[in-house]
Amino acid sequence: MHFKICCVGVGVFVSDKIKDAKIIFVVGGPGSGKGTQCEKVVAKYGYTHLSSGDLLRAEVGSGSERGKQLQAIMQKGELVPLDTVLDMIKDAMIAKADVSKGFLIDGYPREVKQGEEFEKKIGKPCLLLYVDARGETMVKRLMKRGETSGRADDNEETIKKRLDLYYKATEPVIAFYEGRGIVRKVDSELPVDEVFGQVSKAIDAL
Ligand SMILES: Nc1ccn([C@H]2C[C@H](O)[C@@H](COP(=O)(O)OP(=O)(O)OP(=O)(O)O)O2)c(=O)n1
Ligand SMILES: Nc1nc2c(ncn2[C@@H]2O[C@H](COP(=O)(O)OP(=O)(O)O)[C@@H](O)[C@H]2O)c(=O)[nH]1
Ligand SMILES: [Mg+2]
Repeated sequence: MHFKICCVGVGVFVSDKIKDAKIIFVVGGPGSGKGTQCEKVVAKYGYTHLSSGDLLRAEVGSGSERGKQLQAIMQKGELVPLDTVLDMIKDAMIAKADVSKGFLIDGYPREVKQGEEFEKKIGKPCLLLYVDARGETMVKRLMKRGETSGRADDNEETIKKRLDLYYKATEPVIAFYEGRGIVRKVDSELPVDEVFGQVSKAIDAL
């Protein structure tokens, strides 16, 4: 019995460390400019930037068995298992909990159920930054980025699949959180600094 209480205790302690943290979801299509805006938020507000894609790519880079499975999924532009990416984000948040001013969760949730699971296991977001760009703009940017990114998924065929998946699975996330009144849309067709002006306004209003 003691052991069970202890486990429950640890579980509660862990989630308490991040339950009250300020959490901003950064959602937008592939190549919309999420990463670019997150870097500017980190520089100005000191938030902790957790890119779900980067966390996954780090696991792939580790050469682990799990990394090999993730690589196979990601290079097809498909979604990895929910628990895998959620546990990685949670571990990364806990590791920074004592020093973080708040968390920018970049590229997550990608489906409504990912958002619901996040809220069950970690906490509620106070803002969803919706980085909005046209499809052709995203393709153009990613093809350009693909010249130097070395990413297995920055190629025309996979970009198209990622875009399709974004419209099918991720746009409903925006509608879900619009229902909560916490979505702020930024027009990522504009020059980077003007986009960041809109991002700053949304964060300053928190
Ligand atoms: N919650 C998540 C986040 C990422 N991925 C997978 C599918 C993505 O195509 C890949 C890379 O994620 P990124 O967020 O890095 O890539 P994006 O598609 O968002 O584009 P970008 O890097 O341009 O932001 O990882 C996933 O399955 N589930
Ligand atoms: N012209 C232009 N390019 C941008 C803008 N934001 C990002 N990019 C470029 O588009 C590519 C994708 O940006 P990134 O931040 O990685 O987008 P993400 O895929 O949503 O994380 C990168 O090569 C950026 O340099 C923007 O506002 N204007
Ligand atoms: Mg990115």
